[in-house]
This record gives sequence, structure tokens and C-alpha cells, in this order.
Amino acid sequence: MSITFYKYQGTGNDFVIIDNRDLSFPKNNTKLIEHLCDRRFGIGGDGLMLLENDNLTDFKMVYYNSDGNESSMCGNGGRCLVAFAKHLGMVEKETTFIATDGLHQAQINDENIVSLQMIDVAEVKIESNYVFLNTGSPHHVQFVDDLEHFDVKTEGAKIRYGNLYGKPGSNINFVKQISDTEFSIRTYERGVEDETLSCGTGATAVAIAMHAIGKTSKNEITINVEGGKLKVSFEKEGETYKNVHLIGPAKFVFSGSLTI
Ligand SMILES: N[C@@H](CCC[C@H](N)C(=O)O)C(=O)O
Repeated sequence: MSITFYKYQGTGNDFVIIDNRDLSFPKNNTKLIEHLCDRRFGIGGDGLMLLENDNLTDFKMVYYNSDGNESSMCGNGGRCLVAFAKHLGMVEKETTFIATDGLHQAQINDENIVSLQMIDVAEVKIESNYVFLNTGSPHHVQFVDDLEHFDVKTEGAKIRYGNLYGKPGSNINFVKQISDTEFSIRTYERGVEDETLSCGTGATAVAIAMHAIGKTSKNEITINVEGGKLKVSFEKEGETYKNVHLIGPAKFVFSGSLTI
């Protein structure tokens, strides 16, 4: 069987994307998905996404981490899939699609900057030295003194596999405050089991967490990730964060075909 794939990246979080509207891709083949994401023996990516038809929205997003397992929402992936749908001619400037965490509206401009609406966040768990919240994927957020030299993979894995999050685990974000409206983060990603250059649901989680603990009073936040800059905007209504948007570039890298 021959497949055509497209490689996209959003601030360095990179993905193998396949148009699966004909439902021909063997989506239960975990080992194949892991192989396609392998950076030496496969195409390479932090994750793999399938674009599929949906009766009520423009398309359906199915997301797999690079370990081959289907996972929760991917913010950078969602933004890249909107850019791919535009490439396919399915989308011009705005769209609504369905993902594992529900409906997402998005806008894309002529420079392929994508603004993706994320789920509302009603629960922010504030502890003495960390914050936990779910922005479509689970995220642990904590400050570190020297972010640039921090051993993200080692320390991130300890928390991800530790007693806090049990078998499901969590993504782990380490944060440094730059200003009232800007933070830098590095993220250990569940299901990649390594640091990634960017995590969209992670950037969203950090922005909301910083507002929740009073580190900022603003509702438009710049998040510096290793692979670039993301912006997160939101409105707080009571105890719930609503109208949450993740904004940033989504870029085509290359396409190809291979026999599987
Ligand atoms: N990089 C993604 C997050 C993808 C899912 C995450 N690895 C998980 O399993 O929770 C993003 O941009 O949000």
C-alpha cells in the first residue's frame, strides 16, 4: 500500500499528516505510526495526524503521539491541520473541525498564522510549587531558576512517571517569567517522552496558569518556546477561562510518498 504524507511544523513541533478521508490508513497499527514518526528509520515527527471527513464540521482531527498511541488534543497539531486543510482547498480563512476534545473554530491568514480556539478551562489546580490544568491535554506547570540549562528530559520524566499523575501521566512545562505579558517555557511531552521544541496545549496551559496564580493580570500572553513564539489569549468569566485562543505559524516542510 502506498501512502502520501505531508510534513508540517508549528514553532518546531512537527507532524506527519495524512489525508485519510478515504479511511484507508491502518490507524490501529501502533508500530507503523511509531515507525513513521521515527527520525532515523521513518519520516520523523513529534506526532502523526489523520484528516478525516465529518458529517457536521469541515473535517475530523485524529492525533497520535510519536509512540504510536492515539492521544489527547494537540494545539500545534490542530493549527497545522488547519493549514493542511487550506492546502487541500477545504478551508479559505476560517473553519470548524472536530477533535478528541470537541469542536474547534480557527482562522488562518495569508501568512498561515493560525488562531485556534481551545477548550474552556474551568479547573486550575494550584499547589505550593506547581499548577495543573487540562487544555485539551493534561499539563503540569512549574517555575525553574535556570530554564536555559535545566535538564528537561530527566526532570520532566521524573514528574511525568512519578506519583502525581499515575498511569495516564501528564505533560510537564518548566517556566521562566520575562515580563508581565511574556514567559519562556520548555516542555517534556507525554507520548514523545522527550522535550519538544514547542507544545501548543502546554503554552496555553502556562498562560492560563500564570494568570490564575497572579503572575500576570493581562489576557494576551506571549509564550517563548524553543522553536519560536506563540500567543495565547483568553477571557476569565467567574472561575472559567473562555474564548481561549492559541495563535502562531503553521508551516509546510515537505511531502512525499512511501509504501507501507
Ligand atoms: N504537542 C501537542 C501535545 C500533544 C499531546 C501530548 N503529547 C499529550 O499526549 O498529552 C500540543 O501542541 O498541544
